[in-house]
Amino acid sequence: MVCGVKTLGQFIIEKQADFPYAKGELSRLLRDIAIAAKIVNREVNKAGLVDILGDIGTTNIQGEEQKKLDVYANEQFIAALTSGGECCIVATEEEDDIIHIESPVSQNAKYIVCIDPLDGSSNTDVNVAVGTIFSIYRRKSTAGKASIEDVLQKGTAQVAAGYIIYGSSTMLVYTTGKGVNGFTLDPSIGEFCLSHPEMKMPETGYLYSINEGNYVHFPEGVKKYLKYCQVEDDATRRPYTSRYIGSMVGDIHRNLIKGGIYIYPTTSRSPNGKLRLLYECNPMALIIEQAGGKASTGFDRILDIDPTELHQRVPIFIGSKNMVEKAEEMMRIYTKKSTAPEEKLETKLAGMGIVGGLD
Ligand SMILES: O=P(O)(O)OC[C@H]1O[C@](O)(COP(=O)(O)O)[C@@H](O)[C@@H]1O
Ligand SMILES: [Mg+2]
Ligand SMILES: [Mg+2]
Repeated sequence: MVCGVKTLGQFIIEKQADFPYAKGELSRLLRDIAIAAKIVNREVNKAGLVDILGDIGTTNIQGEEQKKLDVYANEQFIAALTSGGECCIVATEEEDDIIHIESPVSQNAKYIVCIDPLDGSSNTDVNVAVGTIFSIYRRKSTAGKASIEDVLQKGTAQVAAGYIIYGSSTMLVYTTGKGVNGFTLDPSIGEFCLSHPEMKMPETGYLYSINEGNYVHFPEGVKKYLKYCQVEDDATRRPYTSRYIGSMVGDIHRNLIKGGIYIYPTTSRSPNGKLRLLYECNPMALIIEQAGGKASTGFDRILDIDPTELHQRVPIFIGSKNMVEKAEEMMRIYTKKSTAPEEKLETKLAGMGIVGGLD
């Protein structure tokens, strides 16, 4: 190994000193996640060579078609967390209910892991970056079997969060609430090596990422913000550039490095938004805040949301602080904050005498 290269393992052990009472459980948990990430990376990389692309013919709890790689990644992370013995519950996007890790070692384990094993999985068939997103909490209960109550905690309670991006190179980016660090997998030695120390997000960026195909279904505040992004203004370097991969990990990773905003708002068809609070929004929000950015629902801080259910969805505006604040301003002015679902487009059109919607 080249002298001076710091591996993820070395870094984690060094950082344990930031937590004087730490016994090494969190460090081992992060190591377990990194091991599963390498296994998933190997499979993602040879996806075209083996029979692992495409749909598996089943759907997950959210009614989404599962890809073979979704199922594979889910199994690998659960297996690594089970054999590591440092967490008592895994909550995954791919399973209906929480999974109790039943092993003599893990019964007293104090950590909970929430995971999106493969994010952006619709991109696997077309060789576009996908990812894994994870979030770690300390269980609240002090004795007995941990329960769903231990999982449903605010994002502010996260002990650590991170993502792996399987892109043109594979990176693991994580935070334990003391800044954000990124590690690139060196395939020749099979190690994640520190490549992006103390990552900081530009306060203002020039990229906006949103699925504009849903435009007609967006709240008025989002439409007005998009107009703002597209108007010419030399002083603020507008119009901004539009970039959308369709993998939350890929889109946010790019914006973290270059500066930008990622929005997945409510729509008249998905009144709660699409992305999941526990597996996608909370971990990404912690990372982005730790890098100096901001994450909100358009009105409120993501990390302050009290979760009520495992697979809860929320709208998200996340990225460079000044951009998120501008989008929030548009939301405040043009969209009424409401807990009630917005009127569906079909209902509005029916009210105008147009039956069958625009599809
Ligand atoms: O295709 P859409 O509606 O733009 O949605 C894209 C979003 O959905 C997701 O793919 C959902 O993630 P999963 O693949 O884990 O279900 C995000 O990664 C992405 O940002
Ligand atoms: Mg996802
Ligand atoms: Mg997923």
